[in-house]
Amino acid sequence: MPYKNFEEYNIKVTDEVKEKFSDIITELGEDVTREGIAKTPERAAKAMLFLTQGYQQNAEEILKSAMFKEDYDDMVIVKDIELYSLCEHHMLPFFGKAHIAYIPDGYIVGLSKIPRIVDVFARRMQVQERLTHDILECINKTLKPKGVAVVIEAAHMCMMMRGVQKQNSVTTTSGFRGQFEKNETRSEFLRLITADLA
Ligand SMILES: Nc1nc2c(ncn2[C@@H]2O[C@H](COP(=O)(O)OP(=O)(O)OP(=O)(O)O)[C@@H](O)[C@H]2O)c(=O)[nH]1
Ligand SMILES: [Zn+2]
Repeated sequence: MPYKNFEEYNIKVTDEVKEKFSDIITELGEDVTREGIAKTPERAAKAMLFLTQGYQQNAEEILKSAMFKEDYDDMVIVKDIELYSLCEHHMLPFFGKAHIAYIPDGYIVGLSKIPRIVDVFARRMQVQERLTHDILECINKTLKPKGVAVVIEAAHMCMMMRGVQKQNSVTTTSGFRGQFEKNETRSEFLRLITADLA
């Protein structure tokens, strides 16, 4: 539930989550009064609030805050955007890279806003598929470009540290709207994100 006042949210929720972490750590068999651990419930609460701060942020507003009229109608690509999210099934991290492109239709967006909205949607409990679509739909709805494409490659700690214990598998998800639904445009995007241009 988004709070109107972020400071108020921060203090109240950190306090509540801290108490719950204290119980969890005790249940798991640790002595929560031990010197090295005494402040851990508070640290863990602050870390979890940081990792889920996307619930308090509005990606559409972030994009709208830096849209500029411009007659550029070729592809704009921001690739290799690192992301860290939490899988909604185990609350363990999944992390990797997002590659995002759009074809403007009268408006371009401030470049930094693209990684910013990746973070807004990544800093929540997610599945990689929904994260991909959240980013795609937000850009499509807000910027109304001629086309938008999102590819995410990620490794899931819940498949590495536990469960199936596969260390090298990478999951790729993608979404394409508008002109990227055409084979030629999609292929150019995929070629450019795999090309070593730097
Ligand atoms: N589709 C999808 N699945 C995910 C994602 N993150 C984690 N999962 C999967 O969610 C599934 C949850 O399955 P369950 O059988 O309910 O949970 P589990 O018993 O812990 O499963 P294992 O991980 O196979 O041990 C697992 O297959 C995870 O690999 C994601 O981003 N997308
Ligand atoms: Zn998981």
